[in-house]
Amino acid sequence: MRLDYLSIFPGYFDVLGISLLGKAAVNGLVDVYAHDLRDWTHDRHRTVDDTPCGGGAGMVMKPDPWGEAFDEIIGTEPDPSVHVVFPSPSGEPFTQSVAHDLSSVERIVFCCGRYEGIDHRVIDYARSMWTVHEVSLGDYVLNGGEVAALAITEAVVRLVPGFMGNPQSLAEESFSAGQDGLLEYPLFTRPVSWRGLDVPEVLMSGHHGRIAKWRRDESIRLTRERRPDLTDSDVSARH
Ligand SMILES: NC(=S)c1ccno1
Repeated sequence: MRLDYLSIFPGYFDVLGISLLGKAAVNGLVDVYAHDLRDWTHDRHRTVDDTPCGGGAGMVMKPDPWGEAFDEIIGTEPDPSVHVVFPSPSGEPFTQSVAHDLSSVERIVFCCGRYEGIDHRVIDYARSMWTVHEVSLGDYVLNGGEVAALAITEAVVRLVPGFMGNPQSLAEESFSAGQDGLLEYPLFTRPVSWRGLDVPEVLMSGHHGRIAKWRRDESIRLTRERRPDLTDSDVSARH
């Protein structure tokens, strides 16, 4: 998998050389390339923004640098196998399902907006050439797309076959298919008693059937309490 990041702050992506992502890069599972969008400007000030057409506060990212960067980094021919991600508060929700879909693609290009955002024609052009995902991590606004791109990267790369040491752990996580899309149950380890708080007895019983039922019941309880939006009528009926 090749990952490209287009940003006026490419240094954000230096962190990808650390921890698990660093291991993936070393193993050849993932190749990471960060690019400074200003390298595709031609004026003394390396300008990437301008005032919004129609007025309004703030500045908008000019389309020209993006187009020239696309030409050099991706190419000038349409290729739907290239996935271009625009993190944006106005995007569709980024979910574990989207992460799973992206984990099997060969190339992802992250376009990190700043200021008030990117000239919309950049996104329209990208849609005419590649497979585009305008995605949001949640209903809040960041100063740019870089932090969101890092979060999306981690969510996607950890699902790449061969990345996680124990792929079975993926099957039991929140939102995984193995959990029916429910939240993960509470986790415990030793000591059995800690500051007057004990591990639930059932988890020390060695009775696998009872343990599995406790965990399922806890997942259902937590999901109903915290994320009723995830418990559709079908799921509720099954539980
Ligand atoms: N909510 C997201 S993904 C975002 C990107 C930039 N600002 O907010």
